Amino acid sequence: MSKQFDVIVIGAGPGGYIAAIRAAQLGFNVACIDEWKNEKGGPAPGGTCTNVGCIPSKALLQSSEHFEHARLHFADHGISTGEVGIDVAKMIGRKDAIVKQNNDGILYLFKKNKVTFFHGRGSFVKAADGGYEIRVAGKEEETLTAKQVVVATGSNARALPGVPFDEVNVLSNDGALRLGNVPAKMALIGAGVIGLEMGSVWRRLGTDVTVLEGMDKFLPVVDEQIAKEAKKAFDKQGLKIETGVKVGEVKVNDQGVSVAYTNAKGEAQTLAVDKLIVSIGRTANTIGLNAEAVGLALDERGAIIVDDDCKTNLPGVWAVGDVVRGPMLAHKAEEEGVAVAERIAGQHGHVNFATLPWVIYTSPEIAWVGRTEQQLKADGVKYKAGTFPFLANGRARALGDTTGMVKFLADAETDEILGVHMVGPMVSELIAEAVVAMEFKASSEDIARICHAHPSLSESTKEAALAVDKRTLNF
Ligand SMILES: NC(=O)c1ccc[n+]([C@@H]2O[C@H](COP(=O)([O-])OP(=O)(O)OC[C@H]3O[C@@H](n4cnc5c(N)ncnc54)[C@H](O)[C@@H]3O)[C@@H](O)[C@H]2O)c1
Repeated sequence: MSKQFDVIVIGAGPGGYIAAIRAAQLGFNVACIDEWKNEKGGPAPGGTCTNVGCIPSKALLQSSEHFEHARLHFADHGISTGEVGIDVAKMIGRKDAIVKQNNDGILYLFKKNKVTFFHGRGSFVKAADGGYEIRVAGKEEETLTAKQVVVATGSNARALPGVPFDEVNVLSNDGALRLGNVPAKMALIGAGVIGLEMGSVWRRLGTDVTVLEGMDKFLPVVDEQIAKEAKKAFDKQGLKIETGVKVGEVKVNDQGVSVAYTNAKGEAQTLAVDKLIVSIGRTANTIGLNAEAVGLALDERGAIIVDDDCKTNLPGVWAVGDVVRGPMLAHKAEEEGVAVAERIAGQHGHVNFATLPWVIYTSPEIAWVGRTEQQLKADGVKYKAGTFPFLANGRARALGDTTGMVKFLADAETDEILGVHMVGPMVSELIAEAVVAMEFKASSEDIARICHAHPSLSESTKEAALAVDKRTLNF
């Protein structure tokens, strides 16, 4: 006998578990299926974000930043420590405990919201009436039915052709978070978000890190002025970043990994390292979903094809998050999950792609919302720009972290904010003000006229807004 629900969600990552909770809040009888296992074989809901992405990487970024501060910056405060050591096993154990708290938190939320959780792989099977059912293959097999299905199966790390991840020498985001000691030398292929975040963790802990990037330009999606400022800071820290490279043969041997590549000048190079992290993007995960059996349409990259409302080609089947088009960001997946649950309830859920914030959690952090100066030029939009450096911010000086700036871009005629770009301390938090401002179509003058607490980093946001009209007060 199949079990009947109103809504079945396949995948309990940020897109799926949020969709399940929102649908339950709206009065539906909801099932959520997820196959991720913890080391004991138990359920580990939360997807890539919770298990091997956003959350564990932030835990290691925090630990490694403390280590770097203790080693290099405590003395400035008059604090002496003696020799600073790192216990990698303990650091990884702390990270694992944080992951578990998040896994357990999601299971608790399912209980609280009366979402029925199934631990196993969810897949489509053709039903006798020509429709579809959902099979759960876990410890036991179950068949579920519902009028509405939300697919939120996420993404997998993309491997270099012919170089599979072994998670010992050639690592994805997963293995990069589970190293047992600090490698002497490491290479990363791809200077994107994962490359820079993971490269930062292991460099801070003492690894000699080289990041090899195929594009000529560093962080081409980031506003050029901000990317240049970030690159200067990374160079100073000793994070070696080579752009314009062409990666050749990658060989795993007894010593580790050797990476042959051609540098930007066209010179042949070989890099011998202990560990290689490949961070060249991710691909939609539809493995085992059995999409073809029910005619669920995928694009040429394997992502589920959806319209603006996240509807697939099958009636009553929706898809959200990394498994569909758009940026692979946890918060984009969450927004889509909420919007789909609300649409199922006949409401008008919406996702505003124009105000999705982006954050790279390096030090300095990089964050932005809206269009870059280069995009505005390409779009032929007349704009005004204002910047304010953290060097002129009292709180940043007290923190001892004055790298970077806040940059505002506003329409030349209407003054509407078109983009806000930041590099510096805690800009992952500061960007929220810019997102709110843009969502409410604020002008730079609106921000300039709002009282910001003193002393705080957020005064830099106000000052950058003032800078749009060339009237900064502290610079
Ligand atoms: N802080 C965050 O929001 C966060 C953190 C981690 C991951 N993510 C998301 O996860 C996804 C995957 O991250 P990622 O860093 O792997 O991808 P990415 O798209 O951010 O970066 C991949 C980089 O690899 C380069 N590249 C691709 N093929 C290459 C090759 N053969 N040789 C050299 N360079 C090559 C690309 O030019 C690009 O710069 C992204 O969509 C990212 O947004 C987000």
